[in-house]
Amino acid sequence: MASEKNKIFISFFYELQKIKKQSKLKCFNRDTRIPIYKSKEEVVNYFPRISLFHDVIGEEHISLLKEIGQMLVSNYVLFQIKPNSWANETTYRPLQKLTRRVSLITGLQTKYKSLMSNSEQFQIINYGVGGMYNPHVDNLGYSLLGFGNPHETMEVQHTGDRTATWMFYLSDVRAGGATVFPQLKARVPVVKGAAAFWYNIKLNGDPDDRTRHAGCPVLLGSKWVSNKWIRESGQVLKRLCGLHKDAIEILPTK
Ligand SMILES: O=C(O)CCC(=O)C(=O)O
Ligand SMILES: [Fe+2]
Repeated sequence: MASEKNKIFISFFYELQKIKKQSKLKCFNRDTRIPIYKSKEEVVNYFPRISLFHDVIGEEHISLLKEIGQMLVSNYVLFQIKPNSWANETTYRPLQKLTRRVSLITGLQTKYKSLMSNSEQFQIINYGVGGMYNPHVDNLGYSLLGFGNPHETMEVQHTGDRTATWMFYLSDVRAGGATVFPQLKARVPVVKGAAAFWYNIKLNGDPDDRTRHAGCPVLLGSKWVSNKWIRESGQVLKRLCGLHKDAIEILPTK
């Protein structure tokens, strides 16, 4: 009899474990503005939200960005081995489709026409073995809602801060290379065809220092990423300010 009770207890325990595991599931199909198009979101951190959107860039666009990257690589080396270059959709028209996709998924204005646009050009980075990016924040420290350096460039005074970061992964890596957020103990793996997304500034315009992040050293392979930074000014009607200074974003959870 006791063993029967034990069995029930054990199966109940396993059931509970299963439910707990399910409640931690972090992947869902998130609605976009087009009802039949759902994005595949994997939440890496809930507060603040850091997500990996899967299958958002195909082989054609990946090859194009890599080609441009190889062509334009200016011997500009930041920190360790990090040559980077820029590409915009006015010069490379197929990139318009990518820009629209980012807008569709994030609901933000992402078009690039000039330095005064709502978003920046695509930045392309390639890391070889040992290539890494030291911890940093992407925001520029000049918010249209808060304060900033009055001597900031005209362009930043006009467009505001980097509200959000959208970063495509254009390759897989054999080992290393993950994007990590030390304060949140969060890690975004390098997954070819996916993109990481997060907000760098809070709803009240303050920089969100919790999003400090780094690119871990590549141990084996070659890592390619492409950033699209989305600026503050175009998002006035897209990402509304909070009603109080500690307001947090309500984002979909399924
Ligand atoms: O390569 C990464 O994982 C991070 C790159 C990054 O943070 C940046 O380009 O600002
Ligand atoms: Fe960054």
